Amino acid sequence: MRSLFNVIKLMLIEKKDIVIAVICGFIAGISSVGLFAASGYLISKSALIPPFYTLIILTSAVKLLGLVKAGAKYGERLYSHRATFTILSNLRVAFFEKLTPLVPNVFHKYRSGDLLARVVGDVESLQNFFLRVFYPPIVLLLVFISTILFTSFYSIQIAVILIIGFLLTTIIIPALFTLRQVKINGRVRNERGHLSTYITEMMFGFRDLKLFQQLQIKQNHLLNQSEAYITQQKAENINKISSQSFNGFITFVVSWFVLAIGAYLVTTGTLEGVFLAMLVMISLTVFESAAPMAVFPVYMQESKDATQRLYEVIEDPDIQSIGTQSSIYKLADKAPALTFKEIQFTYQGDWRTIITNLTLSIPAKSKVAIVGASGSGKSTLLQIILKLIQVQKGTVNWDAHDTASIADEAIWEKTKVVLQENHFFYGTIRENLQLAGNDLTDDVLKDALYKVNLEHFSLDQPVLENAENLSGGERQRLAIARAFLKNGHLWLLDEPTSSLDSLTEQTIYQNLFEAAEQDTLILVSHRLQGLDKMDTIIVMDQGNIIESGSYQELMFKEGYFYQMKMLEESLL
Ligand SMILES: Nc1ncnc2c1ncn2[C@@H]1O[C@H](COP(=O)(O)OP(=O)(O)OP(=O)(O)O)[C@@H](O)[C@H]1O
Repeated sequence: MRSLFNVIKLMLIEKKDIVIAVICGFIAGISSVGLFAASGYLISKSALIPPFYTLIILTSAVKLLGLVKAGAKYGERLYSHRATFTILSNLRVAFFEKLTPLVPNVFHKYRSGDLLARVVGDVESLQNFFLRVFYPPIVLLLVFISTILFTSFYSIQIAVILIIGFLLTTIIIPALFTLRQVKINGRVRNERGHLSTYITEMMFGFRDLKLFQQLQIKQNHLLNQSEAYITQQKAENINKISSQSFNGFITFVVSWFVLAIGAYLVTTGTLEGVFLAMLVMISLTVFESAAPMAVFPVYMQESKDATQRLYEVIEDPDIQSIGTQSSIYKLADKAPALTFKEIQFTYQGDWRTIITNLTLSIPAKSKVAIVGASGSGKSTLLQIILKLIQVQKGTVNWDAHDTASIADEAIWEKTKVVLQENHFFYGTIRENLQLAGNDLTDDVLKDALYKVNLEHFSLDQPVLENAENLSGGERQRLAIARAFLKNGHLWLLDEPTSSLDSLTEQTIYQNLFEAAEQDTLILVSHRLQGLDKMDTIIVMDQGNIIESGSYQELMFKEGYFYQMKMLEESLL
């Protein structure tokens, strides 16, 4: 329920449109009741052959009320829908603002398909919260109170029947259907989450599934999941229609009661016969406004579940950032020195300590290579520098500042990064390079392509989703070109040339070192060739540094690095 209050708070930003929608809704409802009441009275009165002007007044009132009703209904629709779309957009923005700082932690717990279902489906379903849950009861209450007061002026008994009908159609019957709806809604949402998870996973892994000949099995899972979702959707709709039909039935029963009691009151002389048709018409019309209440519980429950699922992610204590308040938003425009002091890191939900008590100092402008066995924590160390993950113990300093007090964006602004996996967007080479800066000219972009031996690429060349149309080596070179274009004086390169042939690798490294001459550079590499150019080589094993020094020092020491180098040379 607390999540729903958060949504209401966001909704109230649009209070002007909400108030206008409520006023228009009330005018439309009350003029509809007035229109039918006047028609009923006109029919009865005509039978008594009244003076001509009475008929003119009544007919004009009917016409006027008809016009007012149409105008007010239009106003209600216009303002309520305008409010709804603005509320949805506010909601999306608020949700994204809270979700983005939780990336990548959020993926440790939630699968991308499930997140997509929440971001798209759950936010979308909240359009019904305002349109069918929040404001219709306010309009309904206002219309009913006015109508019952008007009716009680003619007959208290009929006013009491209307009150009973009101309680039945707006509270008792919807409450009964709500009980069923609670269970069904939870199931619909879960099945939808599972279905989109299956679909996204299948799309991502389509090629592998084909190669491993597992596509049919996964397809069958998907079809079963789709069936399960459809079954729950059917149950949901049956409950919705049953609630509407039952409510409609009750409103007719109430109108029959009004007619029967009214007729009785006419025979006893308590009610003038000329008002009977008017009261029956009032009863038939006023319950029209109660019709939305039949679907109220469905949408109320749906909204509660949707907000709960949305806020469950962004308020999940397991994935909250544990960072301290940032006080530094801008870093100096120079090569930084990095210092790690007794840092310790464990991935969320993992029992292994990945980085153990690591202490390291990287002077400004130095060129450092990190080598070591696969899984020894090299990439994890780069992620710690980038504040994509945060150490549980120890400190990481950027010059004299603890990175915990530096805003993430300030660090990203000053780093040039090539990760093992780099994402490319659907578009052109130009658009993907301009990720490094929108104002980069074509000449600058072409120069970057030249430095990574991709001068034969045209900037308008298309890039498909996930750069499917580029080879592994081309993707790596494009990522390096992007790093060339980006501002910053700290290079973080995680096996940037692992898919390249030695000749291309050599040329690119030459250009890289030239460009990074005045910068700090950290290179994670499995290949040990060319490391003699580095100032320091750090050898990692099981989350700690087991050796460090210059190339000559390590070779002289004949330790772990020396063994690795000898092994590599024997394989060449
Ligand atoms: N997101 C994650 N969640 C949990 N564990 C992870 C995650 N990423 C990496 N690990 C684990 O952390 C350990 C260190 O991984 P890391 O990627 O830092 O190693 P690495 O030295 O860069 O390996 P490689 O040379 O193969 O790239 C590995 O055992 C890996 O399984």
